[in-house]
Amino acid sequence: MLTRAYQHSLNGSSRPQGRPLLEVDDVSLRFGGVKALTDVSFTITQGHVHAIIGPNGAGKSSLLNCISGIYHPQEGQIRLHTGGGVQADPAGDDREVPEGQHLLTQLPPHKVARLGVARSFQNIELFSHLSVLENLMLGRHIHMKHSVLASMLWFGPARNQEIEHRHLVEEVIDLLQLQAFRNQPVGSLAYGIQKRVELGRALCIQPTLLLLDEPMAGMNAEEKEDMARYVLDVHELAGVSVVLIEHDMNVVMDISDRVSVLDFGRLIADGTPEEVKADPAVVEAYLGADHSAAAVVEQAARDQEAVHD
Ligand SMILES: Nc1ncnc2c1ncn2[C@@H]1O[C@H](COP(=O)(O)OP(=O)(O)OP(=O)(O)O)[C@@H](O)[C@H]1O
Repeated sequence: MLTRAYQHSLNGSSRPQGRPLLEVDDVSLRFGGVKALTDVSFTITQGHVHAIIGPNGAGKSSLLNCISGIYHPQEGQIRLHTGGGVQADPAGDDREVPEGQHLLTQLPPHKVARLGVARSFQNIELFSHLSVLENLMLGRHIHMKHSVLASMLWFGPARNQEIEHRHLVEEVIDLLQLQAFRNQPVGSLAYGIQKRVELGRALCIQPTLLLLDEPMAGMNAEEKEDMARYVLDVHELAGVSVVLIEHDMNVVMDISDRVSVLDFGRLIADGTPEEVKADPAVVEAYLGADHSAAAVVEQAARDQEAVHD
């Protein structure tokens, strides 16, 4: 659903909308005696914002770590589907990409990243002394044949490569409205802007799938609203599929196409926001069986506001 023309497609997946993109199949992960995930199965669809929610310690980050290759589950499979559609090319050389399937559960993190599974973390992981532009250019390293250092020094053949990558980075700056901060050191920027730069760096990979681990954690209400809008822009304008871990129920219910709920490492619900809100198992996991689903969402919203007051 592209409503703005970009020269480069920031969406690295050529899968047609609505097709399965990532399948989590009977995944179990243990740390010694701790069962972080037990028999978790669900599917992420191309073109969706898919939220993963659950109380503290439910296994959300562990699941994201399994998808990005940081943890390897003892049982089950995670499969990334690629191709089956047309990949746009800025030079007009669009091409059909054949269907493919990759077993992520056997790959190390750098190989998962090479397949375009991009990840932002709970804590900001940027180079604070480098500018916004430099941090975003570092997000391109996965696609660079020449070293980032050679590109930054404007050295020989690295120059043409740098210009091409610069164009794409400028599109990310435009999409996330980072123009005013382009040359500022990241460490000097407000927290909400730094989180936006982190989102931008993940987008510079041209992700097939974008994994966002609590992108609004620690933000005030206004920053959260901004961030939710940018996540929606990444989804609606750039067409990128997003997996989102978020504690703020209002945000989750507002921007997600689908929600999976974990509790004690088990998947207890999976459906549209409306279906999940009405699911008694979700109500019980959050507050106990005596509460209505609407009360759960309202209580969660009040908890969030209290944290920021
Ligand atoms: N590296 C690890 N070693 C041992 N136990 C771990 C490790 N990572 C996670 N766990 C355990 O696995 C369970 C799930 O943790 P996880 O961080 O995935 O939950 P979460 O839903 O992301 O929680 P939160 O919302 O608090 O971030 C917890 O009991 C946690 O202590």
